[in-house]
Amino acid sequence: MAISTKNLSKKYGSRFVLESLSLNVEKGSIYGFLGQNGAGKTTTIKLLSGLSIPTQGQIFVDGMDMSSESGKVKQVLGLVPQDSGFYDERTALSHMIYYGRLKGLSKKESLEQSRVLLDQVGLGNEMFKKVGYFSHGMKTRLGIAQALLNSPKVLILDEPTNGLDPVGIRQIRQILFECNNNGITIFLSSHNLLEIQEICTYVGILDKGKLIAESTIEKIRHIESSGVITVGVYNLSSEIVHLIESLEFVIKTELKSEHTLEIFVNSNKDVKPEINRLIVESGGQVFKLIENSLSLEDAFFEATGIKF
Ligand SMILES: Nc1ncnc2c1ncn2[C@@H]1O[C@H](COP(=O)(O)OP(=O)(O)OP(=O)(O)O)[C@@H](O)[C@H]1O
Repeated sequence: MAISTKNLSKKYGSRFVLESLSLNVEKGSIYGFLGQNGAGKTTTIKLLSGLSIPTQGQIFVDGMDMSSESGKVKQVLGLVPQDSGFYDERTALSHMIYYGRLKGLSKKESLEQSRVLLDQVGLGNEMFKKVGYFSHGMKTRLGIAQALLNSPKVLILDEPTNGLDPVGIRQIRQILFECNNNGITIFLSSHNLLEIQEICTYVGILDKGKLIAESTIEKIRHIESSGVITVGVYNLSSEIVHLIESLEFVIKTELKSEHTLEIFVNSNKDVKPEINRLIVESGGQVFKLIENSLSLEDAFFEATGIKF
């Protein structure tokens, strides 16, 4: 595992903001850490990157225990916080050299790596510009370049696409894919479900400080149901609805209009023919039968009862 935690908890005052978090981030994955504002994402990231100490529990990064080997752990981690705190008056290159030196690189190594990384994040032509003139997206890309100094194995990013326009989001996504192709495991937090769906291979869902689901993106879509089938029936009756609800793979139904019923199903096989047959045998006249797989947003709602 690139990162794993065991019963990780954090208390502020008398309140637990994280409770018994047991995360598993596989090497080589792009892991999306999904949760609403205040769910505890930033708190988790601070713990994983050694900026905060857990109240209880353990953190392992690349097999090393954070509590006893935090120095070594920090060598293999790159962190992109929500606010990188760059100085407006300094150039991108001088920031990079400064951080490179902090990470233990020589002046020469720092300069060499900085040039390569600034190119990699599309800031090669802006390296002598003061950061005060940078857009939000450029600052985020500089934050990523800074985190990539000294070749980390794991890159942790706190809401990297928050507040960016679509072009900025695409640029960050490209950079992250490239890093991942180069073997870096990526852990990023977000409250943007679509973003997670676009980028990540794994997702962990955090709700009020608790991990309520962790799986591949594909499996998460099947937390509660594998799909929703919309049927249109001219003479839809309560008997037909009851019969449908009694099918073992049906989780629930929702009446959308006098003639339209949504059926939430949990099954890996195609259940449309069975639903169709049941309705027809009960005297129903079907005029529509459509299946959509659930979006991550729907799956999240099904799992938590929360709507974004
Ligand atoms: N230093 C602190 N002292 C007390 N409470 C804190 C502290 N830091 C965070 N909290 C509380 O812990 C909870 C989780 O906060 P956190 O910033 O981790 O959430 P988040 O999921 O990152 O939210 P956001 O998306 O808004 O950044 C919140 O209720 C917050 O008010």
